[in-house]
Amino acid sequence: MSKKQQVSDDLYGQAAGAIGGLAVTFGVLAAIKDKLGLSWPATVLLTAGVLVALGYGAWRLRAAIVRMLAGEARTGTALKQEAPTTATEAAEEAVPAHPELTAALTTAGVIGREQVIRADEVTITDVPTGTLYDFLVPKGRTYEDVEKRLGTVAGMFGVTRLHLTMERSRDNERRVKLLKLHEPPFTKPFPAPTRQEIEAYPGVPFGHDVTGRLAGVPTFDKASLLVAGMTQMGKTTLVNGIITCLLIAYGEFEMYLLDGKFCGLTKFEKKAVRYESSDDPAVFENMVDELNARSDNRYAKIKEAIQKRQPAPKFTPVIFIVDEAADFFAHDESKEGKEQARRIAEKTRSLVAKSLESGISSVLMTQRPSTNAIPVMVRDQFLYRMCLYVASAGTTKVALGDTYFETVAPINPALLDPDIKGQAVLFANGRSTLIRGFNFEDEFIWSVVDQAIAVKQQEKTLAAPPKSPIERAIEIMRNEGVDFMRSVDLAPHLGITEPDPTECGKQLSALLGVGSGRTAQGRGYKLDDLTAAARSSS
Ligand SMILES: Nc1ncnc2c1ncn2[C@@H]1O[C@H](COP(=O)(O)OP(=O)(O)OP(=O)(O)O)[C@@H](O)[C@H]1O
Repeated sequence: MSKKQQVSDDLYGQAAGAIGGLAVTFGVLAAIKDKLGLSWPATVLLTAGVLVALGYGAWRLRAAIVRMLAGEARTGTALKQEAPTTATEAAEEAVPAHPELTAALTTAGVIGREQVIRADEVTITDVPTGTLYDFLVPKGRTYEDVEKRLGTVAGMFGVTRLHLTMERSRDNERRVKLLKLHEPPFTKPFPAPTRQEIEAYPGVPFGHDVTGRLAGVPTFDKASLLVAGMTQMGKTTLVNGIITCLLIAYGEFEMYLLDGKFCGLTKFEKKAVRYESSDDPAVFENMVDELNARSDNRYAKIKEAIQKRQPAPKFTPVIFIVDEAADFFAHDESKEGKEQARRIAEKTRSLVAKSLESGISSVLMTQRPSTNAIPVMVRDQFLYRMCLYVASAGTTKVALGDTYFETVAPINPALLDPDIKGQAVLFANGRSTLIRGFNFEDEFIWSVVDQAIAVKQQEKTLAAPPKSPIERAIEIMRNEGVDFMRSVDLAPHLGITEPDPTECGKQLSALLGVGSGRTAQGRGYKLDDLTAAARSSS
């Protein structure tokens, strides 16, 4: 249908409706006029008045209904809006902030001004050494926010950094376990651990932490340790404790000891593969040379295994321990002295740097942690560092590294009480722990050394591999009680029956893998040379 036609149909419809409406209206008015007996104008006016009044009444009624409905809706919305505010307030009222922790952590800048430590997420326990705070930092924060500002937090608690230790939790990054000591650390000594306690420790314990638990490093494998501290602060005692624990916890290892203080490490002489008591740099250099040769030998074996696609060879760990190392890097300002010091520093750096693969670890101690005592190129190679009491923060940096105070929660060793001996800051794997070294009874150390030797003997007897010619030569010379033996005298012991001395010497040297030396007694072998050669081949 067209639009035009629809419009004309609509007009017809509306006109018909209007005529119908007029006819009905006229009919209704005529009926009213007839019923009431009024004139036509009065009937029209009365009807119009009644209709207007009815319309007004209907409008009033509709408005009242609309108002009523709108009123109900508004009340509902208002209630809905108010409800959450009231609920939040109720929750906040029900869970108040922990005042002490919130104030301390806000002022220390650990949490924001608008944040709180919820009291229902705080547990405070009294332990024998202090007060333990176990709490959750607000959402969006982690324990690291506290750790980074531990010194400031300690200040807020009215104690020093030394009084505070913190632990992270395995269950939640937001959980912080903070221990505030009642007294300065180690005010009361802890008893030295028993053999069983050391055996049960997962790693090598170096001492007690401030709560009396054993603290140390997870492994000494592929690691090196630098121990610095001023004289009489307990370095030697601490390292004697560490060696004792190594003997108990570490299983089989070879020990090279250089006692720069002459008697600091003597208790372990019997167990050492090589023990020297000297402050002569040449002795130090000689030991470093021997160890570097062993290291090179081990590297060669590793390389060979890789080339042959064999599993990496296993080496017996070697630990080189030097008490008072600084003297060996010092020089007398002469040209030769300076050259020797430079050479020794480079060889030591190389030895420490290679410990990772060669399994030869070094422990260097120094009582002179001054700028040039241990060359920086040597110091920087140490994975573990320890610093006992030193007089200044500057000296701490010499021992622990130039950037030590920028690490997480550093502890300043200059703040340690120098009267409580053996305290040290252990800096390992980027974290600092305050410990106190063990002060074992002599009898305990002797028994540990004896037992380690006995176990070694037993193992040797049980699984004695056939001796190499060089080992047999060493044994022969030791049994004879001589430091030197002529080739012609040694050869028959090793089954060489060649009568011609030159040929005999050649065969012997080929068998041993070492050349002979000429001495006043004739051509032959020194026990020391054979021992060094035997060591460097293992
Ligand atoms: N953990 C400890 N507990 C109790 N006493 C200790 C402890 N450590 C060391 N001492 C005591 O402190 C004194 C000094 O110790 P030690 O000889 O080990 O220090 P040092 O730093 O090696 O000294 P130096 O470098 O002068 O030889 C010793 O009398 C020792 O008994």
